[in-house]
Amino acid sequence: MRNVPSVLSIAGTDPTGGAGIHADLKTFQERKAYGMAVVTSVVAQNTKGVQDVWHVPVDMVEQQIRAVFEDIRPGAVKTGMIATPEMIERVADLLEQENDVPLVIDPVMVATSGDSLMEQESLDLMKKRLLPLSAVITPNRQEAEVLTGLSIENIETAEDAAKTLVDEMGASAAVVKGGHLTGDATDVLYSEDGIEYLHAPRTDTNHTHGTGCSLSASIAAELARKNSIKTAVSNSKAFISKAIMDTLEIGKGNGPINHWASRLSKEDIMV
Ligand SMILES: Nc1ncnc2c1ncn2[C@@H]1O[C@H](COP(=O)(O)OP(=O)(O)OP(=O)(O)O)[C@@H](O)[C@H]1O
Ligand SMILES: Cc1ncc(COP(=O)(O)O)c(N)n1
Repeated sequence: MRNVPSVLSIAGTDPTGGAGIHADLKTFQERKAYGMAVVTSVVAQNTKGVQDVWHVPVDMVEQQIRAVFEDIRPGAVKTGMIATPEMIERVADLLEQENDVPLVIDPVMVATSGDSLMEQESLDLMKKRLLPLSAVITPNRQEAEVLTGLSIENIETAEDAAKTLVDEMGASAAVVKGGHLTGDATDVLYSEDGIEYLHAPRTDTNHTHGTGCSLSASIAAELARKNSIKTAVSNSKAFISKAIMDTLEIGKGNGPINHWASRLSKEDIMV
């Protein structure tokens, strides 16, 4: 029997539509997966920064997750902003029971604007409880440094961090993203197949709000479509590179990426 691939994001909001669950749902749609979303925190933010955050009560987060799983069992799950220690514990408790569903963890700590999106005390629980459940974890440079304690200056040290996340910390695979390194936008994937570099030219733009969210959402959609980690990551890298290159110039700050870029030209979009 053929199934529609479905994928669940457990993440925070962005009312301007560029990051968080809004970016995830746009990505799921573009990557041919039926998208679902559990809201963890409501964030008043825009392309210029974060103004305020309200965390959804943990029991309500649990109820949302239960509501999804008892009705439409996702083919993959991605987590984004899970800010508090209590929320990380509860989400880990629930996802631990669903360990046949591949989990993509985007360990969201800080927004592009520099605003913090995770409480300091959450780090240990992220490492101990959530990270070992992941099919793949997708930290950016700073997140990989905080998680591993290593300093990442270049592609070689990014590789060391990816290996540490898998071999010593219990992730099944890791993508250490190179958006915040210099030179080409090269990401490093470490999985059971070894190390792989994902190369893309660096686009000269400040429209990178939500790149990390969208990359991890795309990987989750690809896994829900039963692709391997390697294929999921390389298809997602191609998707995100086009979305960054073909920027829409929306917003007064770090604008969003162009989720349509793989299938529509700007002429199709603009009025
Ligand atoms: N200027 C750029 N040109 C091309 N690719 C980029 C650029 N900036 C980031 N990327 C790519 O976008 C993806 C996200 O990487 P990045 O390191 O920016 O993650 P992030 O910091 O989590 O994202 P975010 O900006 O959403 O917080 C990676 O594949 C990275 O290589
Ligand atoms: C709810 C939420 N989740 C994640 C991010 C990170 O995205 P970015 O670093 O691109 O702003 C964000 N800004 N908001």
